[in-house]
Amino acid sequence: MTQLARALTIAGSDSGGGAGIQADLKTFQELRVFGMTAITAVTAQNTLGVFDVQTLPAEAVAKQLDAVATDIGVDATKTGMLANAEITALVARKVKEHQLFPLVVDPVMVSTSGHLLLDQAARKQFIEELIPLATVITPNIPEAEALTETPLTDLNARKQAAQALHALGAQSVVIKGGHLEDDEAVDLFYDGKEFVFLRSPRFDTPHTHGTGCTLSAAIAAYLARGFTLANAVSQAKQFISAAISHAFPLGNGHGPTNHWAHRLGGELYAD
Ligand SMILES: Nc1ncnc2c1ncn2[C@@H]1O[C@H](COP(=O)(O)OP(=O)(O)O)[C@@H](O)[C@H]1O
Ligand SMILES: Cc1ncc(COP(=O)(O)OP(=O)(O)O)c(N)n1
Repeated sequence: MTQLARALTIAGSDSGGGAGIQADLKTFQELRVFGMTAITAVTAQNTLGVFDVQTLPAEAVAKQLDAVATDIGVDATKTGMLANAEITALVARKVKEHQLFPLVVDPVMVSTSGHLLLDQAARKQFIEELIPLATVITPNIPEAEALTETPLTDLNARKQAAQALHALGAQSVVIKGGHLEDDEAVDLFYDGKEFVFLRSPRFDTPHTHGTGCTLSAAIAAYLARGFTLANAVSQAKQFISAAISHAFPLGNGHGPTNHWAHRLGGELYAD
């Protein structure tokens, strides 16, 4: 029997099921990876916004990480909502202690609805302690702007931001293009040597809740299965493209993506 790949997500819970831990577990399951969790916060959230955040004590996050790492084992890890400086520093420490690599760092800062998901006081720990451990960091445009303190007005600025994040110690960088307004949704991948564009059509839909979570979880799933970094990133882009193209019009706001759409076939949607 082949060994089952195991992936761990360290993130917040989204009661609406579209983002956070819920999106990550759905993605892991779809990509035939055994999913495990360390929950950092419980949000009351739906397609319209975030209504409450209860952050767990760092101690509780540490115990979840110890429990899964010392018994089940981890082939790849992703981080999402880390909530505050204490949890960010703790996660960096536990990643090193348990060697939770490869590590996908999704620098979740603010929800689309504008709710703060990472305290601004956590910036120092995030930059100095977590980014240097990242196999890949996956900021959207506002997150890359916040981390580099530079407005990303054009492609050249995005390339420079990717280089700056790589210089902070991340092995590679994906600057996601979902927030741009081009006809295509183009993400920029940089591995310290070359730039690669990850392209898909831009789907005309408001139902994009959890796209960043799903993309980073898919990268972690493919890395857990042993794909090379470049292949993991490119397959994950196909997975999220399919999920957005068949997104669910659920709720009254930004609905979730469809995690099983990759099964539907077609060039873009290959497994
Ligand atoms: N309307 C869209 N059509 C196609 N792909 C999209 C669309 N919106 C976002 N994406 C893709 O979804 C992924 C997440 O991007 P983005 O929305 O920038 O991240 P976040 O959810 O973290 O804000 C990226 O691969 C991006 O290109
Ligand atoms: C609990 C939780 N984690 C992360 C997010 C952000 O999700 P993301 O995919 O980055 O983007 P939006 O869905 O906010 O566009 C979240 N909302 N909740």
